[in-house]
Amino acid sequence: MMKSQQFSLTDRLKSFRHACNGLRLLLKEEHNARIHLFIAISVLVAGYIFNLSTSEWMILVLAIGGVITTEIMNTVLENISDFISPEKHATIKKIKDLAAAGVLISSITAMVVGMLIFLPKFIELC
Ligand SMILES: Nc1ncnc2c1ncn2[C@@H]1O[C@H](COP(=O)(O)OP(=O)(O)OP(=O)(O)O)[C@@H](O)[C@H]1O
Repeated sequence: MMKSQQFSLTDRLKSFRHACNGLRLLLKEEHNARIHLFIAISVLVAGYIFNLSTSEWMILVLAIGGVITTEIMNTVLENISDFISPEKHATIKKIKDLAAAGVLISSITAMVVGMLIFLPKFIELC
């Protein structure tokens, strides 16, 4: 839809509300997203307990943001796919599998980042 070129704070707030609604839908409809959120919160608590450095926090937050973002993109593609082709189709399978691969890669990346940050600290505790 064509929009007016003028900056409008109300429109920006509306966009923000829509994005928040997207997050609400994600947590309501996607069980994997709930699991990822639970893991993210646990890791953030662990980061607080282990008193991470600023650079460790930066990498960790980027890794968590990456997982949540790919999870959202995966959900977007699943919804578009189901809308345009509710019946089985080889191309839809390819699209959904590729989107799921994106989540897998970002999750593995975050896991490796988490291990690199926390494993030495755990070993130090032992
Ligand atoms: N319309 C379709 N045509 C062909 N294959 C499909 C179709 N829908 C789903 N699939 C296959 O089933 C898999 C699971 O798809 P589905 O839409 O159920 O995702 P999901 O199980 O809800 O994924 P997640 O739980 O990870 O969000 C896809 O990755 C794809 O391989």
